[in-house]
Amino acid sequence: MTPAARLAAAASILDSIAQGRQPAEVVMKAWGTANRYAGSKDRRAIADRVYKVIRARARLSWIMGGREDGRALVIGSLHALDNLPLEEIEALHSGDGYGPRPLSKQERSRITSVEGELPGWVAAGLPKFVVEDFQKVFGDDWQNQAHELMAPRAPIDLRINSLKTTREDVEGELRAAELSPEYTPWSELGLRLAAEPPPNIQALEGFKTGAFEIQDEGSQIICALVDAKPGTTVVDYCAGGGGKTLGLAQSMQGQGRLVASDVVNKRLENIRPRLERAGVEAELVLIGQNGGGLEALNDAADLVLVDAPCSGSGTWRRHPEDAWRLTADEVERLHGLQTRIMSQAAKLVKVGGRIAYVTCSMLSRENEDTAAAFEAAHPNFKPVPLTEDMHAVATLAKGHTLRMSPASTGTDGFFFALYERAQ
Ligand SMILES: C[S@@+](CC[C@H](N)C(=O)[O-])C[C@H]1O[C@@H](n2cnc3c(N)ncnc32)[C@H](O)[C@@H]1O
Repeated sequence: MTPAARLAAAASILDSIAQGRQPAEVVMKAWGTANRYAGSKDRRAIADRVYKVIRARARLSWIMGGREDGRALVIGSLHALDNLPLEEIEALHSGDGYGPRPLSKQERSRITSVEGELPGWVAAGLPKFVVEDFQKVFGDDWQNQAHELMAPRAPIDLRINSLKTTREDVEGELRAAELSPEYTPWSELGLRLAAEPPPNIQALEGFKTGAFEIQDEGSQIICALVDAKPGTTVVDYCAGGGGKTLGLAQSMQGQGRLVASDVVNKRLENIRPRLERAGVEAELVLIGQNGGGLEALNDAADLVLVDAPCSGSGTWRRHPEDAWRLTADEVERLHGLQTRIMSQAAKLVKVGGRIAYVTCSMLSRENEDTAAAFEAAHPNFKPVPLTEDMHAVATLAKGHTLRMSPASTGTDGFFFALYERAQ
């Protein structure tokens, strides 16, 4: 493909991403399958352009006079990110072959006029309502938080299965496969790999035999903080794909009762092979939207983990396209859902038992506000202060709550709050 044809392809992929809900990666794969003539170098160059544009979308749209279509964003990126002079951008837009059509007068004038000072949210590359929240939550550190959240090439973390192996053994296996793992700074079970070149984790023997799983260090820390004890009754209320279920099972060392529930059966089914690989067990229970299906466990659980459905804004460094799909209304809806789920899940906790509230969100409406709503409605649940003897990360806690983020812990963004039922 010519460089110009690659630009045209990137523009059309950006339009498809904007119009749908699928991850950028999936849209790009589908494009590759439908356009077999594109070689691996072409696909790589197109993907680089697409991600570059997505991460700088706010600024590029601003430069292009508010236009959000793929063509305008690509033109903006050649000007503002690649610093190409006008003649080169025009040469790439000659309209020949499969390249994009020539620049319009308006497009030309957008990239030749002075950029001027960008509003904070444009420079940060995040929606305005998100930046307003960041300013409130992080104060002077908000730009650093925003920058790290949208920075490319997030590492790949592995959680080793301490029931089967040691971190040193897995490290050896990874080095033998010519990878360069590092120990994660917070989690004793974690190994970190660079995102580039992408390691083929699933092909490794240790993955197939359950010696390790892919899991962000933030999730590993959460599993350590809740400290599921062997011999107890534990409910992973929003189990999803089971990442945390596996972590909890590992802490429980095969002793006690572990229940993983979710409202989506397909997600629960995906946990089964993961449990088998890891050599651990859990009861999988499909529940209704109102929590129906777990009544037998009312007042019975020592620990309930609520890893609530959320905006996923803590993972935007991995899925920057999602930043532009989120609306303030959706965040409001999620806050309501999270508050309801917490009330349902709290019924399962026995007196003296604990409930943990977790999101992978960076937004206060889904984090502190939901925690506050739970506290107001459930005065019999007392906040449990997070202390260093629970985990070193507690130095960053505010009382019973903890925020993690790419900027502060080098993990994805997470919120954690812990409560104990007093009566
Ligand atoms: C953040 S994901 C869980 C991720 C999972 N714990 C992990 O570590 O891989 C949230 C999950 O909550 C589930 N969910 C949505 N509404 C729910 C409800 N009313 N009750 C319980 N789970 C719900 C979703 O299906 C989704 O799987």
